[in-house]
Amino acid sequence: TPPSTFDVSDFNCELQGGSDRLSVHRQSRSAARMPMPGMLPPSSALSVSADPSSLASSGVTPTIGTSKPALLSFLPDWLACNPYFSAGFGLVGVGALLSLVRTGLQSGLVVGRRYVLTTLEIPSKDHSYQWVMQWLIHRHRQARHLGVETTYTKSKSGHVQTSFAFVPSPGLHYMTYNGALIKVEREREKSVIDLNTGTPWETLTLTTFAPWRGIFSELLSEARDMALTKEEGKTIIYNSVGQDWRPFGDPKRIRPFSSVVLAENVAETILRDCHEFLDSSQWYIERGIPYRRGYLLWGPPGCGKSSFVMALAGALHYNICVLNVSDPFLTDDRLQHLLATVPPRALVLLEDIDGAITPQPGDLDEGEEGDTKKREKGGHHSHAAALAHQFGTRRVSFSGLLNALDGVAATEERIIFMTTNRYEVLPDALIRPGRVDMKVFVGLAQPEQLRRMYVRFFPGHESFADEFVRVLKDTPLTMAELQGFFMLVRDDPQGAIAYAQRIAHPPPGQHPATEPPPPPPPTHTHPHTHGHHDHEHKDEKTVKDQERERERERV
Ligand SMILES: Nc1ncnc2c1ncn2[C@@H]1O[C@H](COP(=O)(O)OP(=O)(O)OP(=O)(O)O)[C@@H](O)[C@H]1O
Repeated sequence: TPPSTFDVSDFNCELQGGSDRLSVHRQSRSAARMPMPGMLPPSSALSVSADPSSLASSGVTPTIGTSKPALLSFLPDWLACNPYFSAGFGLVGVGALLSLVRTGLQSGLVVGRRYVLTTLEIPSKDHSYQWVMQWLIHRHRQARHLGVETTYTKSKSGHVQTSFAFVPSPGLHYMTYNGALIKVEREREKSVIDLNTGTPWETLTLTTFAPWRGIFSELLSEARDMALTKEEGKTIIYNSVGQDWRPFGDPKRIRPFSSVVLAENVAETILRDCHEFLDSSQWYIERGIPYRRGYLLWGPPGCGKSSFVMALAGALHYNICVLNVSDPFLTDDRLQHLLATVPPRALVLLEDIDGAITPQPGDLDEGEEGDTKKREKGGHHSHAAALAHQFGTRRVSFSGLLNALDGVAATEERIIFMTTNRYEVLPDALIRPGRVDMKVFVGLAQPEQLRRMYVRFFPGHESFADEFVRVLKDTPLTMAELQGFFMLVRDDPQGAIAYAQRIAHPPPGQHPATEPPPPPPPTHTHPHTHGHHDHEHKDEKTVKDQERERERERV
């Protein structure tokens, strides 16, 4: 007689053969009993047809958890057949499987990205960063998230000019270029800033599909060409900011070479020498000579030293890196670093080179005997020295300057122009060949320069030039003064001669430079004969005269 209840653990059920047979084995008896509908033979082992309908008709319902899944076959039966345990095991299995799938997908994505996508990373330190940013401003006009970059310039006269450029803001942007889809990601470091400029580090990351990877070269070339076209016909002036060279303002229009009037043949000789130097790199390399050229321009202030270097750079299609050696914040290390990292195709202009010869606090204590006498003459740089002292900086030392000029870290292929108003204080070590290969005196206006300046300002009035030269040839004038003079009389070639007379022979007690200008040259109007029309013309002249008056006052 079958019991009305039996213990589930008494039976071990398993599917056999082609899954159409279920065998049930009796294992043991235990205390826990549960009601069991239907009949089961009390034998220790029996076979039941697995046909569900026959099972149903026989009253046996196969219960999940009562069989030992093949997966759990390594476990003891009592554990494997425990429904709670096997259910938990199932959940863990499903979880593990899902996490496996996820990891698989992730690694698949990484591998996929590697093979399917191409990424270009441009850090803000790289030269092309600014090019690409400018290019983005120009090309990616449909960007929705924008940042603004404002250019603000204030001229000496107080005139303010501003312009706004909208740049893609930090974040994600999508754009198309030549049919390729590009993801642009502009990332800004929150915790790292560039100590030189105080701006955060940034990275531009461009991503596109691998088959379009060639698009990056096209994009970079286009960005570069765009930037260079903007600079074409211009001279970029670099200033030092921290350890870096930074363009100072917008590129400047090239100064015509002929606009700087030096003594006869001086300018042409220097230009020829530069060309020769630039054409003979191989010659230098073959002989193991450092490929550098140094020039020293010396003379009184306002005679055209800096202007000449500017014009020369234009003639050579070079840019200029300007450094003032007297800068109280320029240290030996900075100078050395800056000279070692001069941008390509740039002349270096070291202004007031005598600034490095000026004694500094402690210099004389260090027992540098050599050029002490010459260095003591450097009194007029005491202001810079005081500033340096105040801020605890130590300005460029003489040995620091020599090291930077030709120490081991000095770069190859370099043209350096040095200027000074005080040639006599320069130590011989500084101006020896190798550091200075050509010394040029740029002095006060010579008769020849007076003539050329006159003709430049009054083309077509060459006949007056001789007279002008005769009047002024014995008057010491700097070219800057001469330029100021011509600006005052620019419309009046003859008036210029009359004015020159007054400069050459000033009334007693009056210095030419402080002399008030002569009355404006007579206007060629005849009010009585020209009527109303001329009245307007006269008004025009009056305005012009007023302008000229103002300009004279300014000068
Ligand atoms: N030889 C020149 N020909 C034409 N213009 C000149 C000449 N010399 C000076 N000038 C004019 O005078 C001004 C000052 O010139 P610049 O700064 O080049 O002189 P500098 O000799 O370098 O003076 P400093 O020694 O003070 O630096 C400029 O505006 C420049 O145009």
